Amino acid sequence: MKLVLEQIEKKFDKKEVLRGADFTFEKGKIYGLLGRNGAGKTTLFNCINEDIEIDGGSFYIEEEGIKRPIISEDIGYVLSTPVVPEFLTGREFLKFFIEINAQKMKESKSLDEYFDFMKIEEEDRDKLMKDYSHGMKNKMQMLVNIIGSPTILLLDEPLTSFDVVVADEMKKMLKEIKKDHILIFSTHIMELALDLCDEIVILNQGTLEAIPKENLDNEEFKEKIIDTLRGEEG
Ligand SMILES: Nc1ncnc2c1ncn2[C@@H]1O[C@H](COP(=O)(O)OP(=O)(O)OP(=O)(O)O)[C@@H](O)[C@H]1O
Repeated sequence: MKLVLEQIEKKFDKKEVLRGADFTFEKGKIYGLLGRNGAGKTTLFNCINEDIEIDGGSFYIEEEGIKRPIISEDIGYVLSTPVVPEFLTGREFLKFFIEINAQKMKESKSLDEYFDFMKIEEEDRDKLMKDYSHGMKNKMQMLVNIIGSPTILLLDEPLTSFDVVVADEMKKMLKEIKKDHILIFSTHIMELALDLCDEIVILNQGTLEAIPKENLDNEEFKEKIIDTLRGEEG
């Protein structure tokens, strides 16, 4: 299964953010989307999630040679700033979400199994989410986005608010689930991108470019990425 982007264009007034972005993302890989501040990473995610309309181009899912449009059930989108209903407890939120998504869920686990999977402590599960830390809200947002098992998982700087232990757990979790998803995440943390991702994709001047990893050690690869990102200034 693939997510194909063809010549995506998006501008805000006169500012052309995406200028013919072309890329094919495949299931089973973690893609690290890198770009300078304001390069358009969130805009690209918002386009794929159809929160905003594209001005040109197209995108679709291709499965065994058959193309089809993306539907909302295909996408899980974890925002960099988590948005959760703060008046609910973690358990109420998860229960509500499981109920409304029951039909499309591929496996059913108990609520506590989900909390265990996401390493949310027992003592926190029945607290109101208004008292959750940023990282805990982020975990809840990640959890409700992955339990529906969406084809495409868009993660906008998802690990930035996690402490090192949780970030490590989340990395392991993403590696565990990657075989069933097209996983794209944006980050400014180079080490994270190098460590976690199978491919690095750079958003540069409104277009997407893969940086092949072969035959480069981490330091050389890092230099290459920075050079490519610097290219925007030229
Ligand atoms: N709704 C909007 N209206 C007008 N301009 C917008 C809108 N959304 C984004 N932009 C502009 O589009 C450009 C790309 O922004 P975007 O947030 O996609 O970048 P980014 O790569 O995610 O940045 P960062 O790494 O800093 O989070 C910026 O110049 C931003 O000001």
